[in-house]
Amino acid sequence: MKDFNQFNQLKNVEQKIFELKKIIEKWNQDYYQNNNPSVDDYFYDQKLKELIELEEKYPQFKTDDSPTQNVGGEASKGFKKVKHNIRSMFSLKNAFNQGDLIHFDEQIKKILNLDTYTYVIEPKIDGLSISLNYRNGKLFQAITRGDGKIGEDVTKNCYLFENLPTTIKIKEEIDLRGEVYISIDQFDLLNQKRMLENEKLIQEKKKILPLFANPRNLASGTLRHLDSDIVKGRKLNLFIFQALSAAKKSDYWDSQIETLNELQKLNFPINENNIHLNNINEVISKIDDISKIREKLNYEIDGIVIKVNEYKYHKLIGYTSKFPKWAIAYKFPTEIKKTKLLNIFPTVGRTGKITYNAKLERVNILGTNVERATLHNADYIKSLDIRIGSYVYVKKAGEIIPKVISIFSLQDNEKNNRWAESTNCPSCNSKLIRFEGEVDQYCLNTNCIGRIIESLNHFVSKKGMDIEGLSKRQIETLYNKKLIINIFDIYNLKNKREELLNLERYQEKSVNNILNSIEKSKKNNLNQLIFALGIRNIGEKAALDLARKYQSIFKIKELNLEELNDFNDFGEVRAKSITEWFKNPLNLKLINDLDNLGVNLKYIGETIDKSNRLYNHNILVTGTIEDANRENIKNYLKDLGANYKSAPTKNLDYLFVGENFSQAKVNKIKEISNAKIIYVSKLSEIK
Ligand SMILES: NC(=O)c1ccc[n+]([C@@H]2O[C@H](COP(=O)([O-])OP(=O)(O)OC[C@H]3O[C@@H](n4cnc5c(N)ncnc54)[C@H](O)[C@@H]3O)[C@@H](O)[C@H]2O)c1
Ligand SMILES: [Zn+2]
Repeated sequence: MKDFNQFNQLKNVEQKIFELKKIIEKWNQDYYQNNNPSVDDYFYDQKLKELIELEEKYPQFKTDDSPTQNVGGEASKGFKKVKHNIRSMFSLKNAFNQGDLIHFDEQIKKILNLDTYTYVIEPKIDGLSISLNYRNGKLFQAITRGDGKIGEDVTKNCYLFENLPTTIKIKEEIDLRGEVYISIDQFDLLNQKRMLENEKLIQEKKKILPLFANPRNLASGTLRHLDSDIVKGRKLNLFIFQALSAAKKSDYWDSQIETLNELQKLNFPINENNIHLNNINEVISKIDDISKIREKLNYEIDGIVIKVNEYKYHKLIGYTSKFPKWAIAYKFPTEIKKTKLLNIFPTVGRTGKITYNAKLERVNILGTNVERATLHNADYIKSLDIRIGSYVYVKKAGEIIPKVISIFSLQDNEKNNRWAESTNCPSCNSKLIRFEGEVDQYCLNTNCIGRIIESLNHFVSKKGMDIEGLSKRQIETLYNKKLIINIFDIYNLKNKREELLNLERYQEKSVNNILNSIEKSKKNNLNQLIFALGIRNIGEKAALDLARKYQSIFKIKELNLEELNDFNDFGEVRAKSITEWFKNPLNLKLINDLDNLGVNLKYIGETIDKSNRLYNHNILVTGTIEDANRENIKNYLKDLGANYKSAPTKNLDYLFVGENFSQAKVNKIKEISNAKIIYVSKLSEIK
């Protein structure tokens, strides 16, 4: 009987392992091949962990083809398949907590039997890996990871990277490896463009294009796109973190930190947050710091990679079939909990966009009590069939606001009524509008109190005019008392001193503080003001670019759509937002009023962005540029603080090659200089 039970139990384990493998393989297919994940990474990681644990406990059921033993992904049709000759490309083992990191360190100490090794930590970029083969100092081939042994030849698309030098001083054959990504700004911009295209498609009664789901899948779909024109418009970036020598069949340099430093000197894009540390304790304490800057980065990271710095130890520590044992990926904590959804309520933002929020039965996620989570928009709620009273999964990842990611069970859900979207603004009750093809609903009433309060709050916010002492609550009070109903009133508040002092809880001192910080904000720089005005699609960076280039708000006011469109990287969407904002007479009046009140409307300080990579570098442009003549190019480079060269020189830093170029000339420049060569067609691509 005992034997029989044991037999049955083993049969069940085998069946469970079989099922886990099957579902993970399906998810791999959706994620790697179709760039369209069907589950959240959290569930994927959990199922994989379950499989790893079962295989460890019952090694008799572990097979070589298990997803725990293989790098996910497979070279797809449409691309030439190429073998990774120097070394296979690996995945990384995951660490989910401090304990996992300490265990990782202990294992290494045990294998090496010494503790003279150090670590390098690097942000784990959420993109896809690439291997770049250089021969005779030139980019020869670019290959995706594929299954780790054989990848797809995407060389053609790699010439279109924003920041990849296609030549290198090293003449021997090497592989550089790194992660390809699309910046968050670029991702947002591409989705805004899609929405505009969709508006046209709707008019033409054609099928609309779905929005891109996240930067990682967009980067993967773009790098592996067959149409280079599309790839070019999408703007891929990358970070490099490894260099392998073909002759040595191993790393080119001797340590990770040396590799990163040397590659940086060679002008390759190296992440700015890599750090060399002495031991695992230092690693653990630094992880917190990196988690904190996560939200400020213009690219997504999903963890931190920890690598033993000294390559001489890598050989001793070794590899499994799937990952190196000298590195580990610490994944930022994510937690998903089940709780009851008590209510769904909309809020209106300053642009009029409606966001739906969930009121939840209190639940503790990652150590904080959560009672509210975002539900984004009505489409999101409907597509998941979320209903009031149902149980839902709520996810919290780091500092990010929690969100409802799915319902718990269909049966439980059906007990509750289907949810219907709001038809009227929660603040002003005016009818909500939903442009066809757009997911969001809008309140278009410019006098909507909810919107006004949000815009005033944006105006005084830290990144805006930074007026301390005016909280959202105070703005609400002052609005209700009719002391502030628009931006002008903020600066006029000093004439209402008595009224302020008559308000409950407003004493001499706090009133002085408010009035002083309002006065102080008049001297703010132009970029702060532009951002604070809350013009659609104009974020901090765009505001700064505009202010630097045009110096005064009155100059910006005069710009037409073409001029704005041509300006740097601005793009149609932002250009339209600016011209539309200045078309509104109320906005023009506001600018004049602010001027009369003594608010600074000029840009103060450096006119050149010294962090632009062409700054102070020698540049030659050859071939024709579609939208510029020599004079335009000269002026454009002058604005960037770059040195325009009219003939090849030895110390040339960048060569931009336009259409109809002379190959002989390019070859000559390659011979005499180490200039980075970049192919472009438009002026704005010179950067
Ligand atoms: N949601 C899904 O359906 C689904 C399916 C498959 C995979 N996934 C996700 O992908 C993960 C597994 O994917 P994986 O095997 O590609 O591994 P991974 O993405 O977890 O880690 C390995 C990769 O990290 C990248 N990387 C980024 N920055 C790096 C750095 N500084 N140094 C070294 N490498 C760096 C490299 O490209 C490397 O290949 C899972 O944990 C899961 O989160 C999700
Ligand atoms: Zn409203």
